Amino acid sequence: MLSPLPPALTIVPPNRPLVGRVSPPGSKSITNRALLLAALADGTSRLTGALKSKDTTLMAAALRQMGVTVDEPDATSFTVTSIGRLQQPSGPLFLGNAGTATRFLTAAVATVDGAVIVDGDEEMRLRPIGPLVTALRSLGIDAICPTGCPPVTIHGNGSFGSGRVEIDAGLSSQYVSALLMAAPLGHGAITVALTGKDIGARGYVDLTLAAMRAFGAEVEQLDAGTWLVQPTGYSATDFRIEPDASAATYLWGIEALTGGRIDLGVAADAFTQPDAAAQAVIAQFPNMPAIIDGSQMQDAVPTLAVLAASNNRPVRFVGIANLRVKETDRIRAVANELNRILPGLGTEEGDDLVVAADPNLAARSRPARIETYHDHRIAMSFALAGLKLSGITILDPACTGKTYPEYWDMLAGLGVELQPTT
Ligand SMILES: O=C(O)C1=C[C@@H](OP(=O)(O)O)[C@@H](O)[C@H](O)C1
Ligand SMILES: C=C(OP(=O)(O)O)C(=O)O
Repeated sequence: MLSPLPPALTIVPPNRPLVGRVSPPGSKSITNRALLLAALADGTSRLTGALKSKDTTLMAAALRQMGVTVDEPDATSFTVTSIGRLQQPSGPLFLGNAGTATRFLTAAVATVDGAVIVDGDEEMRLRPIGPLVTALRSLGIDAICPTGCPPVTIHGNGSFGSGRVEIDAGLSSQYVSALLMAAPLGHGAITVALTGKDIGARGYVDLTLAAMRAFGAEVEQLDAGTWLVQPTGYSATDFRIEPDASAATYLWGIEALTGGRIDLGVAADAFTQPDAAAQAVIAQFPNMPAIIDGSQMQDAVPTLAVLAASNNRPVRFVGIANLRVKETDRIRAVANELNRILPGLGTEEGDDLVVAADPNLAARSRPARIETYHDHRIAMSFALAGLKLSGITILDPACTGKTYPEYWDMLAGLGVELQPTT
């Protein structure tokens, strides 16, 4: 166990196929949905297979601040007991850089009777939430965010309103999920309708619908961009959370890069999360396609981009504009860090990322200290580069704790030597 993690870790290329059994942690997306829905349900819900990480810990802490009992009977379970409503917290909710927790709670706290401040860290204060706040205001909810980003102050009156709410989800599908999950607490039926045509990865809305239905909601998709939600509230239930598909992309990446074999205990087509689609692309390595549309598997793009650096042909990533408003500007971050490995390897072209592949990269790459920008996915994806290239050092390895606290233990467990450095 690498604890505490040093300021930096240098990865020693194993020069052999990595083989083993690794269960990815529980899904961040589904855990944070289930925690919220359990908190909005009257009674006790048992969540198993859950992720315990920074993002889910922040969500659980915020729910506790609002009177919900969240127990942790073991390393992968939460037991949530609620009266079916959130109560006014005594201070602001601090949600770090957890996009799901911040967006989902911004809508859900509109059902609190009283004022709630939703805030996050420095990076979260740069991630747009204006469209969601505008949508809440159109439902008659008093919500303000002077900068268009957190903090948001919401003065709820105990209900979520009724009628039709329109949302531009071009920057984040999480706005839609947030409105949908709060909608069963309305005093009448609520129609949620998309205004723009873009919505990031639609698969996340499907995850939301599935979780809502599991907790007893009645929600109907009227067309590609309209959903009708009945004011049923939620019922407590026992809920099993599947493993995290975005975390799985690193395991599939390890297999592809080292020619190894990792038993994840779950088949790629058994996942319901959008990033599972990356497996079919990774399986083509080193002959990945020249153009990869990342729009429906956004969190997998850093993984795919690091693999692309050793592909047989250059790869252009398209459909990824909203990677600029994730934990960091991931288009810029990936290009910058690829260029540390070999100048010219990553280029931003508008909102596309072009990776100039080099199948002989190992012979030409430079030792590089990879800046991770407090972004777990930059750290985890560039660690894959270190399996093939000499002298890759990942700065601030602890940032993987956002969604995958055991990431480095997992690599060490597969036999990868990690050298602590400063
Ligand atoms: O709904 C979700 O669980 C998520 C939606 C995606 O974000 P956007 O909708 O902001 O693109 C994804 O990047 C994030 O990691 C999780
Ligand atoms: C974008 C991500 O997270 P979030 O939006 O939930 O902060 C992610 O996990 O890659």
